[in-house]
Amino acid sequence: MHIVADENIPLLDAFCGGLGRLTRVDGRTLGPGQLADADVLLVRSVTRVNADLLAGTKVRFVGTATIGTDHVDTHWLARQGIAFFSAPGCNASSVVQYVLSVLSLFMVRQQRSGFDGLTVGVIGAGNVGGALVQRLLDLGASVRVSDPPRQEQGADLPFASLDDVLQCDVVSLNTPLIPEGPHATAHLLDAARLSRLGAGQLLVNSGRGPVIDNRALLARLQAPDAPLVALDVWENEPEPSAELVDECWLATPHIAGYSLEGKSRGTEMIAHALHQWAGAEFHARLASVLPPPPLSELHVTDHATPMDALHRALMACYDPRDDDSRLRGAFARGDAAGVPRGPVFDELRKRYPVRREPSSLTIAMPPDTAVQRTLSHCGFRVVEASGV
Ligand SMILES: NC(=O)c1ccc[n+]([C@@H]2O[C@H](COP(=O)([O-])OP(=O)(O)OC[C@H]3O[C@@H](n4cnc5c(N)ncnc54)[C@H](O)[C@@H]3O)[C@@H](O)[C@H]2O)c1
Ligand SMILES: O=C(O)[C@H](O)[C@H](O)COP(=O)(O)O
Repeated sequence: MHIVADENIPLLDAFCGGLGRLTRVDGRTLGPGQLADADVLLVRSVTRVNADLLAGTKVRFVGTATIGTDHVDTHWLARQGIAFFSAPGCNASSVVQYVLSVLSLFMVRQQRSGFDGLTVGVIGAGNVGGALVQRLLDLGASVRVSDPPRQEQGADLPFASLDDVLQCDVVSLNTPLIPEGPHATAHLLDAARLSRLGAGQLLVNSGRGPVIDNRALLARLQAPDAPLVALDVWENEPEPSAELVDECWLATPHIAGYSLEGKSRGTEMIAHALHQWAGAEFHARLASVLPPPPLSELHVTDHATPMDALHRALMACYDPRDDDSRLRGAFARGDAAGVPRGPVFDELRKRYPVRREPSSLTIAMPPDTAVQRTLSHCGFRVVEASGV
């Protein structure tokens, strides 16, 4: 079996080494010529998988090690009888970690001492948004959800109209990109909806860039009383609008799902599906393949409030300002050297530093149920240690 795979899929040798010949390619520039004798194609989100890429090849299995599938023409694959697998939920906890870290920075900026009275609107409550809603409810925030498909299915969530959700202190977008149909999300936040957001609010997009009309967002951010905006995903990736990057509070290069666990889980899920499809036994397990976390212990003193402790723990694990500075610094250096922004954006993603999820951080602290509860709600492991 000849497997052609994006070079940015981690741990593929560990998971698929025994299945056949493995050829690694640049997923962004992959063309049909590189698939001439491929049986299997494994991608991430930067490869458009459609008739233009696959017609005339003998590829029979396509896997994407990502949650999003908007880069894949699944209808065409189905019509050709080509098996297709994605990795639902693989990096959901990483995206939740990103949103909670952004939210925590916002709360510090607003000098809020806790979640009481904070309203958070979540648009799209699937694997990512659903987990985010649960965390926020556990933390004591007031949550409103817009997810018409799940509402129609009768899910038990605090549903509200999109207009009500847009009035929340914080609005988090976690929908797929759906170009058309009754629940289309392309430009869901258009100029009219963006005009309802104002000063004191925070808008976070870690779903897909085109869910917000980026030109309309830029115009909104250049007008008075603009909200704060944190964008991880952009229209026209890998070349987001330079002006929009400048206007954003936090700008990151589509890395919300880039924890080591999240990316590796994506590989494990498609490798598992590929083994099943090929009738081969699957032995590798993520826990045995991942290195032990470099970050092991944080000490919380008995003076810390739950909010202080949570902020420290979140920042120790993942601080989005680091990714924001890396993006702005790399763009500035690239602009000065005449390097186009697309390769700079892709390079930041390719060379992304190792980032671990909250479950990898053990927090040693004196007995304090309120602080412990808060940290545990966010996935941290808490151990009691006297005299910290
Ligand atoms: N930034 C990143 O690194 C990153 C990482 C992972 C996923 N994502 C993106 O986040 C998206 C969501 O991930 P997920 O795991 O929660 O997906 P999911 O499929 O589990 O959930 C998506 C939810 O969106 C809802 N939805 C669909 N149309 C809607 C609409 N018009 N309005 C409101 N809600 C709507 C669905 O009903 C569903 O509950 C992915 O499709 C992907 O595009 C981004
Ligand atoms: O959909 C997803 O899973 C994420 O957007 C994913 O993290 C994208 O990363 P990429 O495939 O572009 O490396």
